[in-house]
Amino acid sequence: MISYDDQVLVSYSNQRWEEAEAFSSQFGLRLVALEALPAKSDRAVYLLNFSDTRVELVNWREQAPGPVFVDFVEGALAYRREHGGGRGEMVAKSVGLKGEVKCLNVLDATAGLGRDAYVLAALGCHVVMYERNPLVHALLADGLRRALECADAASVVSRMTLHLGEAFNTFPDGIDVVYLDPMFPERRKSSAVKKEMQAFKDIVGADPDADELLAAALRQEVKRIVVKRPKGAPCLLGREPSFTVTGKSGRFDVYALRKLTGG
Ligand SMILES: C[S@@+](CC[C@H](N)C(=O)[O-])C[C@H]1O[C@@H](n2cnc3c(N)ncnc32)[C@H](O)[C@@H]1O
Repeated sequence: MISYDDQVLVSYSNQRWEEAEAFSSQFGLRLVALEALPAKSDRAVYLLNFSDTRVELVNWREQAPGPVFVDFVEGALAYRREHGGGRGEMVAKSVGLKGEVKCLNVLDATAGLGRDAYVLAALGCHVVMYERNPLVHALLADGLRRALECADAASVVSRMTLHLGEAFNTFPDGIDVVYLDPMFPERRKSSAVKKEMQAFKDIVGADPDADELLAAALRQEVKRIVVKRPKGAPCLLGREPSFTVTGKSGRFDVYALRKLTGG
């Protein structure tokens, strides 16, 4: 993992100085104008760049891969919204979207870049998301903000609410399903997710407290808990799920605790 003291810089275009300045002072990060970046001999590795159009995470050491940013309007997620597998998607099956169960209240306690949450919201779920890493939170918050400017994506993100912080400090009322997708050290890379995965490994690390997250979820009065795991990874807490939905690269461990009745 990188050091936040000297390996992450916050940069900005002139128009976004105020936001970048507020972010850097809130989290104690170095702030630099894009035109005034330090020499490459500096220890900086990543830039969280507030450009005119988006917030992006740039690996400043390596020219490729390109920046990481959240895009709900074009690209893979927009395609998935329009042509995806709908309720046949593994994540949808795992949370229990089938038959009369159409609209669930989901707590995504490990929001990341919001891909899974977006798929669920596109299928009608209301998703409350928690993300504790401030850089990841900034990327996702910016993606949600931009999505509000596109009618198709706006109708989906209006069902998504994002909070910065630990998921279980305040547990929201009325949650049907808790969804967990913690980082896993051995997680395999596919070329499509490679740059995000590398950046996540560097800036987030391995979520070593994932067992505690499942333990906290099990103490809540929820109907179902779903844990996304890579192929071959042990179950969290060593606890066998009620059933598993398995795909090519990973699986969803489903703890079915009470009957689902979402409208
Ligand atoms: C593998 S990523 C999740 C990817 C996400 N499912 C997606 O579709 O983009 C895991 C994320 O969960 C966050 N996280 C892990 N434990 C958390 C906790 N207890 N509270 C809030 N966020 C947490 C990490 O900071 C990381 O960004």
